[in-house]
Amino acid sequence: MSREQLAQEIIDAGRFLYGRGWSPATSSNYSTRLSADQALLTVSGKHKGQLGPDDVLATDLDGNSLEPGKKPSAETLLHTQLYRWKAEIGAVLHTHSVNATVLSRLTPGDHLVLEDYELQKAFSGVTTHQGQVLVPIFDNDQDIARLAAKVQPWLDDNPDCVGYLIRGHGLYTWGPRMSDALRQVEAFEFLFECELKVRSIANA
Ligand SMILES: CSCCC(=O)C(=O)COP(=O)(O)O
Ligand SMILES: [Zn+2]
Repeated sequence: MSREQLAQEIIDAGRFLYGRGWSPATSSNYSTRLSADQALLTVSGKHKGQLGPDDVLATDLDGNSLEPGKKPSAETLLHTQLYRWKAEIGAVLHTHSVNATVLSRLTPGDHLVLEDYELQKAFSGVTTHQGQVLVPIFDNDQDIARLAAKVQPWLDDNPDCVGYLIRGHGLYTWGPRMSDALRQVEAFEFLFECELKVRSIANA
């Protein structure tokens, strides 16, 4: 796919995710793999429902901008570490939904368990509702290099990981193509809402 097409995928993802209320205002960041050793990422601080072709830039997989004058997302390292982790990852989405934010704050400990939901099968590699999908929750940190260093051991120990939460902040998920990453955002959002409803009824 050309850079223009990959940029359009990011623009379209932003319109969709903003429209669903999962990427309000200037929150969130998105990327696609540009080549074996480069990513195309959103420029920092842009409204994600109003992205245009100039609102993306290329970086290397150490997170360095390859386009002077454009400021890469503050969370670039969280994207590039995923492209370095697995060669088959082609798109990464980070969103800031209300449900991801609230559920990550309500869940004590370092992970959330999703189990007995048919929709778990929307995640890559999951074929039954009977297993558990473990979603790690990392405490938020303004130092993204330090946060990435906490994420890396989990990825290395959990090669089937399909996404993670940052507490009080949002979701990261990914896939071979943008359509896969978008499907996983939708699945997570459905499951987060179910979890919050189940918990509120159980605690009533
Ligand atoms: C306004 S939300 C705070 C920053 C953030 O968490 C985010 O996802 C957007 O940061 P970026 O630098 O990619 O615009
Ligand atoms: Zn964020």
